Amino acid sequence: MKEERTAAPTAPVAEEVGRLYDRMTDIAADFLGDDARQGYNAHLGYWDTPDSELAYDEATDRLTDVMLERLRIGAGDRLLDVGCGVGAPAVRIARLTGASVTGISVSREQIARAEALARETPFPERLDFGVADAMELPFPDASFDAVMALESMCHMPDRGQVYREMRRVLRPGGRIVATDFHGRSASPSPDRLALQRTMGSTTVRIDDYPQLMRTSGLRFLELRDITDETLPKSFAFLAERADRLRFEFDDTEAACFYNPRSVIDVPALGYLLVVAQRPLDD
Ligand SMILES: C[S@@+](CC[C@H](N)C(=O)[O-])C[C@H]1O[C@@H](n2cnc3c(N)ncnc32)[C@H](O)[C@@H]1O
Repeated sequence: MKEERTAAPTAPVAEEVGRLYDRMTDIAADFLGDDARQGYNAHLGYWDTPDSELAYDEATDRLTDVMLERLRIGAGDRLLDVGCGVGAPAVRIARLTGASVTGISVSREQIARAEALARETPFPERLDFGVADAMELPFPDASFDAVMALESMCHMPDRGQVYREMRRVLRPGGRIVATDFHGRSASPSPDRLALQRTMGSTTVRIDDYPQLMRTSGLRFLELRDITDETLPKSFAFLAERADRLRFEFDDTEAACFYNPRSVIDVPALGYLLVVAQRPLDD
């Protein structure tokens, strides 16, 4: 990754998303509070059962672990984290497995934070972060044992292109585990359209996912609708925190992100988990 570290993201959409996350990096840390100063998960929480009493930060780690359970990696393996945020999921997985993790993001601010987080671990040599665009991954063919994309696919201008790139850099037999947003209503609400415009985010139809995997040359293994385990409690937490802190958003795009009550039409939005594999004979 070393020489790619300074490479600028190429596609205009990626640049916009990168700039948004640059602005969001400190705002998100302030919003999430003292525990987030070092590093934080920039993804939703996962509660296994409706009566689970996990706190929000525990539930976001739980979602990382739900991904990890499916990655099938261990000590010495190489994992690529596509859209790595400030590196918290990568650090957690490296700690729990002994694997080496490379994380990429289109936000320079996020990568600077991720690198600082890596330096504070006892295993910095197993962590590598860099600015890169998932549409054109700057890695040789078959250079990873597994690839994950935790809540980043919604920003990709072309999901098929990104999955094909993931397949290329994955060794035959290696797994891809991703989460993604799916639309549950035929006509998106104006609020959700606003989110899509400002965040460069799109949703897919969950029923289209198996075909998306197959046309990307992947063996489709698992698709789960995890809306109920994630969205209601996550959005309730974020909206409640925004209310309680009377958080002053002077950046409307950031407000879209951390004040979901104002923007997201919850019943229309779904969240999914998908697992695929590069065929062994590929
Ligand atoms: C919601 S955050 C999730 C971050 C991280 N996976 C986590 O769970 O903490 C979305 C991430 O996707 C990244 N991203 C968006 N578009 C990207 C692209 N084209 N290439 C690489 N990363 C991208 C953003 O920079 C950000 O890091």
